[in-house]
Amino acid sequence: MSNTSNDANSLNQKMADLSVNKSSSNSGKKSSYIPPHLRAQPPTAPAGDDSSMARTASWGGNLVQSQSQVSLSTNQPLSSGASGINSKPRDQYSNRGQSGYQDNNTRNSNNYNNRGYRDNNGSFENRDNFNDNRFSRTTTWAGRRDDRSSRAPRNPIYGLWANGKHVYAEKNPRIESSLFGTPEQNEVVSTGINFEKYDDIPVEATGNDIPNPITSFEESDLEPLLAQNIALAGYTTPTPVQKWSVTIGGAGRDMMACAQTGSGKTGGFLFPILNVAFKNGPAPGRELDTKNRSYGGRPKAMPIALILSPTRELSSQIFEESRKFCYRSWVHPCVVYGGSDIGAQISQINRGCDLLVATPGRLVDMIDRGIISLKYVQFLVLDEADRMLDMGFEPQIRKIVEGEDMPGSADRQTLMFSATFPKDIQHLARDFLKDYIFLSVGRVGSTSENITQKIEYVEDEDKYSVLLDILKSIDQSGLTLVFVETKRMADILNNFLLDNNYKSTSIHGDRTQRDRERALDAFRTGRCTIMVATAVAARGLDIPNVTHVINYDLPSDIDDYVHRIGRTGRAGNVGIATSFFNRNNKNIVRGLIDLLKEANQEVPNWLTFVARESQGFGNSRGRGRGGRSGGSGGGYGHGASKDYRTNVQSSSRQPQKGGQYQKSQSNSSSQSGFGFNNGAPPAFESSSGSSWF
Ligand SMILES: Nc1ncnc2c1ncn2[C@@H]1O[C@H](COP(=O)(O)OP(=O)(O)OP(=O)(O)O)[C@@H](O)[C@H]1O
Repeated sequence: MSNTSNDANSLNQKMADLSVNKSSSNSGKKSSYIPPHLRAQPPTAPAGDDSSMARTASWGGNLVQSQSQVSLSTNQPLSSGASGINSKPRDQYSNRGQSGYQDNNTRNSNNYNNRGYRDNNGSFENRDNFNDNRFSRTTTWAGRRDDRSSRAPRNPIYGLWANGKHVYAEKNPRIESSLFGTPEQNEVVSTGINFEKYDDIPVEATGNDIPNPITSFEESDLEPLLAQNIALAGYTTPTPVQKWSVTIGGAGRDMMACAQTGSGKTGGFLFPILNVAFKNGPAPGRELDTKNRSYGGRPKAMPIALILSPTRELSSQIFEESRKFCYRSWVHPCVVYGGSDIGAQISQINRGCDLLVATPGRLVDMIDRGIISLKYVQFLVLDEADRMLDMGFEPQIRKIVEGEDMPGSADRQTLMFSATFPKDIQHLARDFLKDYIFLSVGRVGSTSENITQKIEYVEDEDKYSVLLDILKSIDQSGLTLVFVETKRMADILNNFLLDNNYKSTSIHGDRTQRDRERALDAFRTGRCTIMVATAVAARGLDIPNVTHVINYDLPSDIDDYVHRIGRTGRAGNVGIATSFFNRNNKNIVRGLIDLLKEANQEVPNWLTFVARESQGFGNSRGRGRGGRSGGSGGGYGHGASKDYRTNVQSSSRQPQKGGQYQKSQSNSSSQSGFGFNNGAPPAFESSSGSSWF
């Protein structure tokens, strides 16, 4: 069995372990692990409990105004008594945060992991780091819906929907800088020089009655608070997928959207959902139903929007993004995923749950416990749907969508997003979506031209030394993400890099959730400039300043290659992806060449030679894993839509601004020659006509 299969199988096994009745809390042992978004939060008291108010007040949260006291004029800021928060010294929050991390004794006994974290694990620096941004997360605690208790504390981040009006929470500069960053920070983490080039990418929409896209945020019909939050996030121009999704979503249509990595798909589904939700409020009757249907004396959570994503880290990231755009609105976002304390997640849900981000296994668990009802879901999003199928989540997804109380496809809006859409996901779409619009920004499964792709021929035994050569030659001010195929290899390679004095960490499915988040945090903040990762970090993760992705091991599926290299070159920034190719990777050689050509990348002569050689072996394009047929790239026709439906209208949009895409100077700067024999296979160098496989 291949390494990939091993990894995938054990990942599947791990995911299966998260399914119904197998959560950590069911094992009888209560996990002490608290996920980042719930740390530094005091325990919840029952609604209406006076002592809870006392605790809240002393902690610094706001006391709620009863609904009758609230000014109900539309869009009037809701007084949040923010002074209570501002007056609290920051270090008191930090203390709470630290206490959440004092338990360092769960350090993984695995020797590699210990070594992998020797630079930072358990250190003061590490604990301290987790207190960064605590304020924003701490404030999540105080939130309790007005519809739960008129005496409960109000979360200063969120407003409410009352008497058919959207009542915004008051602006709070401290929360704002915590959510959106300071102007200085925003300057560092900004869109790249090629952001405007997104408009040059051809867009094709297929389906019936396709609405026109918006041209700018200002000229769109965005609800004012959403427009303000988008501006606070520093977004001045919508990306192509956002331009289309806002109107498609606003028209009540279902959508399957395929756009390149790093091109703003998260906003692509959050904006239309929040735009409609902010304007219309929750469905009539939901609040009463919420109160009437309870579990353990608590009202059931009834989200109006459900976003399913394949990994815990991605769910957490989507949740953090949604907190920005929900700021001051009536929509309370929350997140549930496996590997962390279910009790803490339930407490969070009890404080308000209008937009729920979830991994499928943990959500099924919550539904089975009677905590969540999907009865009022108006919007269903499947993010990275193809990956969820790969991970074996189809039974859970079908149970959630078809086997529970979620409205049928006719009564909800369903949106599917990914950078790759293999054929089997389109079959799932047939069951879940109605009369949908298929949107492709660029060719389905294509890579961004913002990423300079380099393929080096490197035999397995030379990989260590070539990796060191590359690391020596690149600017260490950026972050480098190194992908390997197996969890074991991730540990070994991380260890090797540490031994060579690189600030490295690793992330993979055998690490505890706490360790995974620590690794991610160390990488994100630059304390570790290198992260060795398995496929668990391949999808969706948006880590600013990743300037280099190295495929130490190439994946066996070309779609995985697309997602992996997409961790760099995001939001118009440029990046480099270097891949070590050898005879073990010949199954993806044709797909690789097509991708390189399409993205105007250099195709090494030796690679073309390998492709010719491989044809004789009945080689595939590296698609079709897990019994798939067709693959996302199919025929690799440039610009081809992969909407597999027939009899649908098509509306192609050429780039709104003309001009041929030019690679920037920094993007095209050459770093070739790291590899063995200048990147060429030995046999090809010595005898161009001879076979080398
Ligand atoms: N309109 C915009 N203006 C400026 N920055 C944006 C805009 N939309 C998104 N971004 C930024 O671009 C980055 C990538 O966005 P996002 O993570 O949504 O990409 P994606 O298409 O979902 O990528 P992937 O396919 O890897 O999941 C994020 O840092 C996000 O904040």
